[in-house]
Amino acid sequence: MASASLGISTISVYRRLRVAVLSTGSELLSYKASRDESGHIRDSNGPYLRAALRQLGFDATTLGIVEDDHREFEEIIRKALATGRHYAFITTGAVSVGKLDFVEEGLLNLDATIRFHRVAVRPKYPVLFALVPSDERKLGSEQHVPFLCLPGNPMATVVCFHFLTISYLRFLHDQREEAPIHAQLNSTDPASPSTSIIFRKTDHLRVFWHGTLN
Ligand SMILES: Nc1nc2c(c(=O)[nH]1)N[C@H]1C(S)=C(S)[C@@H](COP(=O)(O)OP(=O)(O)OC[C@H]3O[C@@H](n4cnc5c(N)ncnc54)[C@H](O)[C@@H]3O)O[C@H]1N2
Ligand code: MOO
Repeated sequence: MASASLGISTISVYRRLRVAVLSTGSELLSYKASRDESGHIRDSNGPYLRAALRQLGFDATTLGIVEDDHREFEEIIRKALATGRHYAFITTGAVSVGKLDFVEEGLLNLDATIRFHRVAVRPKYPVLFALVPSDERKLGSEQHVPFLCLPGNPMATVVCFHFLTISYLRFLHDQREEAPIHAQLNSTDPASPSTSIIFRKTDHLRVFWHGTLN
C-alpha cells in the first residue's frame, strides 16, 4: 500500500529461504501411513517443522524419513546438496550419545565443521549445529550449508526450533530478531497452586519442565 501510494511499481525482495527437513529414526512411520504397527510411532516432527517454517514465510521441502543408518543419511544429504536448492537443513533425532545416534558421524563423513554440539539447557540439550561444504551448490558465494540438528524428542524439537532455529533463519534472511514476550510468574515455587511451571537447575543444566502459566 505504501509503495503504491508513492507510485513505486517495482521493489527488490529477498527470495524465500529454502529449508530442507529430514526426520531420522527406524521407528518412524509417515504421519500419512494407514498401518499402525506396534513399536512404530508417527513422524510428528517433520510435519510440524514444515508447517512452522511455511507459517514463518520460508520454503520448506521434505526429505522424508531416514532409518538409523549413517550411510543412508549421507546419501540423502549428498543428493540434496547436489541439487543446490536448499539454503539450510533441519534434521531431527539421532544427535544424542546412543549407538544409533549417527548424525554427527554422518556429517563428519561429509566434511562438516561441527560448530557446537549440546547446550546446557533441557529440553534441547543434545542439539548440534554444523556447516557442511558443498562444491555443487549454486547459492551465490556461500561455501557452506548450515545444518541445524535437533533432538528427536518432539518437545525438544519444538523448543530448539523456537529458541535457536528461528533466530538463525531470520539472521540468514537479514530479518530483525523477534522481540521476546515478557511474562511474569506469580510464583516460582513449584508447590504453589498459582503456577505449575517448574524451574530446576542441576550442576550443569538449566532444566525447564512442561507447565501452564496461570
Ligand atoms: N546417555 C545419554 N542419553 C541421552 C541423553 C544424554 O545426555 N546422555 N540426552 C537425552 C536427551 S536430553 C534427549 S532430548 C534425547 C535426544 O536424543 P536424540 O536426538 O538422539 O533423539 P532420538 O533418540 O532419535 O529420539 C528421542 C525420542 O523422540 C522420538 N522421536 C524421534 N524423532 C521423532 C519424530 N520425527 N516424531 C516423533 N517422535 C520422534 C523417538 O522415538 C524417541 O522416543 O537423548 C536422551 N538420551
Ligand atoms: O534436552 Mo532433551 O532435549 O531433555 O529433551
